[in-house]
Amino acid sequence: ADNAVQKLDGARIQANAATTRDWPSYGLDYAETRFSKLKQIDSGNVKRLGLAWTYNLESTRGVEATPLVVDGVMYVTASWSVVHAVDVRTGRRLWTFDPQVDRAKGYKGCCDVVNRGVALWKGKVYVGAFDGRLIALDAATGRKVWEKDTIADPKFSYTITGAPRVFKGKVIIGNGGAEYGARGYITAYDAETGEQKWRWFTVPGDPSNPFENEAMAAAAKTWDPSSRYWEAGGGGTAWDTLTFDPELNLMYVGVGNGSPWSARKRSPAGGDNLYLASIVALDPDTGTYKWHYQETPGDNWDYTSTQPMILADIRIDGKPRKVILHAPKNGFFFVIDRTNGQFISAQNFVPVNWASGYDKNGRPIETEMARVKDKPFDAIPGPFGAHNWHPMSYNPQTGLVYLPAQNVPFNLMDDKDWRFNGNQPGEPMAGLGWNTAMRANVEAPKSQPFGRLLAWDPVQQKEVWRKEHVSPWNGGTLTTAGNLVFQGTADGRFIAYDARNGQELWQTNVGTGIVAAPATYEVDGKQYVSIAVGWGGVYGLAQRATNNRPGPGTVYTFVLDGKAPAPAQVAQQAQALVKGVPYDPKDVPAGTLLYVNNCVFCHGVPGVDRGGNIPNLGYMDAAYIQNLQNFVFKGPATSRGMPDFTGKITSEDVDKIKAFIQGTADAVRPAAK
Ligand SMILES: O=C(O)c1cc(C(=O)O)c2c(n1)C(=O)C(=O)c1cc(C(=O)O)[nH]c1-2
Ligand SMILES: [Ca+2]
Repeated sequence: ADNAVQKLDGARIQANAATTRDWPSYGLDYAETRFSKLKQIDSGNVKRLGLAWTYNLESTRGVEATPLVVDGVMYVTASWSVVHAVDVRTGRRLWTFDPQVDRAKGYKGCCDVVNRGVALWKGKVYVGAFDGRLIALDAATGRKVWEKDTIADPKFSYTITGAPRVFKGKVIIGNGGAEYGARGYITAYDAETGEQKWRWFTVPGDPSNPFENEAMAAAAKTWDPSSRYWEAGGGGTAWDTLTFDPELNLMYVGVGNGSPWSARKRSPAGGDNLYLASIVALDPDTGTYKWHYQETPGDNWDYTSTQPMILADIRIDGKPRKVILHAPKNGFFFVIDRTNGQFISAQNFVPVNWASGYDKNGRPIETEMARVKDKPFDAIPGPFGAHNWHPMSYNPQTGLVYLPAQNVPFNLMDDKDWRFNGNQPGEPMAGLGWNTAMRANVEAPKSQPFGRLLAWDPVQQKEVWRKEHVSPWNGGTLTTAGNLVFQGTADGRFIAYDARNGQELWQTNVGTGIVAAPATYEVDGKQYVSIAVGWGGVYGLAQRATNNRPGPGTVYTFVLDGKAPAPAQVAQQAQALVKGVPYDPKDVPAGTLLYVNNCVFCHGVPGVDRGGNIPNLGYMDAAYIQNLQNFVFKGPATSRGMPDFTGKITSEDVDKIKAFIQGTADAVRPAAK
């Protein structure tokens, strides 16, 4: 069939970077700048932006995908890794592909059943399915060409949420799972046949077996084997960022957090625990280690370095440098030499309390509270990160990076009693396989939540302007040669700013929270801007901004003077605290522990959190809570991602959980009225 993806290869992707007419890969180009050279839409006329069309993704969970567009065809994913191909000229569906992920396995991923998008190469569309399969589709028809199970060891809870990348004819994908116990790795497959070409683990395995390579032997020296760290996998899942520099023939991997989170439990004698929370450069042909820079040695706070990186060429102290720009969860903005991994600079972009800065050698100067023993402490940033997966963008015209920054208050404490898969009372989500070795919010965190858009100067390492949003968890950014920055917000607005000074130039309300990043492209001489809307991701499970209800995932596409009608917005429902469920107050303490073990990160705290895509049980009808066992055991919500708790907890446990829900609602009622 006639389809322009047929001709898409490395040369085309690089040639497109000169015009940016298409958006052929996740971050637009290999450098993932998300800077478009298109300027038909600019700071002067952006107020004329209107709807060209909307497209219903028919999903009710988080939408995190950046739409890819080649020659007028859009390829975008919704929750549950469902792929849609859309005709950009009309907004009409060309095909969809649902990999049929078992909905009852939603709990195998920490952070919502999301997918950040596809990769395109020589006539194929590649999607990583939530259950760990990498699938190649025919770009013209959506029919499956091949499928590979990427899971190295089924005893761990591996998932895929990230967008694959194709470098030099190889499709590369990592996995999630480090909140459960997992050993991170990325795998390269032949794009044409699906044959596995190489796999690179990010952390060492059992040292009584031969190490896979020299990099693993070197890394093992930075781990304390007395913990038998390999049993819980060690962590380091590479679940999001991958970039490629064709000139240097290097690819870069952002490596995730430790598993378990607690450094004391993972590696009792200390150590940096390579290559956790690092950027690692590999040879894309062979997967051979080239260099690394570790941003958070001995990670103890879920400080992943998987946040999207950008490759840029900038002048520092008058000299041109090839750098990586990176703002990981830990709250520092890094500039790293991408030829050799040398540290150039780091500066905190939000308030942080775990380190006071970085020394000349690129090591953090940790504060006293960073590794407090036997006491709860506010981790600032917390595990939600000062910046999460929401892509940032870099505009070479302004020299600024547009960064979605945030604080989500969180309190941590070492779990002295933790054992791998021990599932002891009060261990967060341990009933569903989590292994953090940290207690969560034993004490109420004291920091204040915020979400903001930062314009950051990576040369001066300073903020140039900022926009405060109403809550954390706002969308990724796009910047253009028209001096624009686009960003969606948690409260459901899509906004254009002047890239130079942050002046707000245009906004529209889409009725549901935005977490994904926009894309822009040109078709038939017209510049379009598209954003896939759909509240969700880890914060969106149990939380939302004030004024919106989750609506169906939808792609909004804008053009100058567009006049298409907006879809109806989902009406907000009033929430009333649950009332009158009979319970024995003596059951509340045990119910609290069970709730923390099995429910809390998805449903939130009853009557305290608002509820996100997953309902807050403090605001349900009494009949629902009264009959909770009907939902917990083989209930109807298993088709929407709720686990079946049969065999995991008992009906007496459910009674205790009911006591906690009604007891908590009763306790907050006087304040909430
Ligand atoms: O350690 C991991 O393996 C892992 C995986 C994922 C994921 O795959 O989505 C997330 C995280 N960690 C994580 O720490 C995190 O904050 C997070 C947010 C999200 C999201 O999509 O909203 N995913 C993930
Ligand atoms: Ca993580």
